[in-house]
Amino acid sequence: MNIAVYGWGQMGKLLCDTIDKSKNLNLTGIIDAFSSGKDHRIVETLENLSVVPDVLIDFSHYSNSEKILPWITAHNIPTLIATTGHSGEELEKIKKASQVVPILKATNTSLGINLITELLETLVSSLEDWDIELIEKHHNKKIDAPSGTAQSLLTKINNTLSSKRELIYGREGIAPRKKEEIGVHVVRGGSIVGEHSVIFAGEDEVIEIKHEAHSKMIFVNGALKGATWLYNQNPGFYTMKDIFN
Ligand SMILES: NC(=O)C1=CN([C@@H]2O[C@H](COP(=O)(O)OP(=O)(O)OC[C@H]3O[C@@H](n4cnc5c(N)ncnc54)[C@H](OP(=O)(O)O)[C@@H]3O)[C@@H](O)[C@H]2O)C=CC1
Ligand SMILES: O=C(O)C1=N[C@H](C(=O)O)C[C@H](O)C1
Repeated sequence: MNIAVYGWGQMGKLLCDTIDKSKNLNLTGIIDAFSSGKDHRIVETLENLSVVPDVLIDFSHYSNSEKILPWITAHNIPTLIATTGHSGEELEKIKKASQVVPILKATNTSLGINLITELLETLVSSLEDWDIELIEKHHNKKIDAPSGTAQSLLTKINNTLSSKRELIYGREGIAPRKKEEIGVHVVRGGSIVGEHSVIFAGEDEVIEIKHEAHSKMIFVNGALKGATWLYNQNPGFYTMKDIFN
């Protein structure tokens, strides 16, 4: 399978190295406007690719979706969008494009996070009246907050609750906690790969569901699994749930 990778940052480089080491996958192009000359396969724009790939994987910057969507729909290229930070409006555009081309939109490609997401449905249904708080921690180079994963977990929680709760980002000052809220807390520092905790606090008991990423390889492995799966799909909007289930 021929793959092109958009973005040659921390994730993009690791993904490219992994594809290069694979027997079945072939890296035919890298798109990064800021890294020309650093690898002979890097081109500045999608239009400059010498080989049209079977699949595109995007680990660049959310703003590039604007350039990616017209190109993948014109060339019918199944695409994994793994970037985070999209606005609601940008997500709608991605969904619209998925009517004509298969798109896998994944805020987190690791197996563990995707298992937790499913587990949350059971926990939230059984603990409707407990307080819920979310904490996420990432490295100091991450630009978006809360993380895409945190937002996906919060959406899952709110969609499972019988009535949606308000998201309160951090707390300061004097105000009692309301029942109808979910506290969301963001930590940025050092080289933390990624941690997500959902805390359910009841009367005299607490359940904490925590996922720790210890290496970015978990995202690379999940992304390649997802991209391989996506290659054979019909147009549609897919998530990692479709791959891991
Ligand atoms: N779905 C998942 O499982 C995961 C998703 N991610 C997401 O993937 C994305 C990339 O992560 P990561 O590799 O750590 O980030 P990096 O900042 O290391 O890499 C981003 C890459 O995109 C390039 N880029 C292209 N256009 C832009 C632009 N307009 N502004 C800034 N950079 C641009 C950067 O260029 P330059 O090097 O010149 O800055 C860089 O090569 C993020 O959105 C992150 O949240 C990350 C890990 C897992
Ligand atoms: O930027 C990162 O590093 C990560 N981003 C994704 C997110 O925003 O959830 C996934 C992972 O947590 C690492």
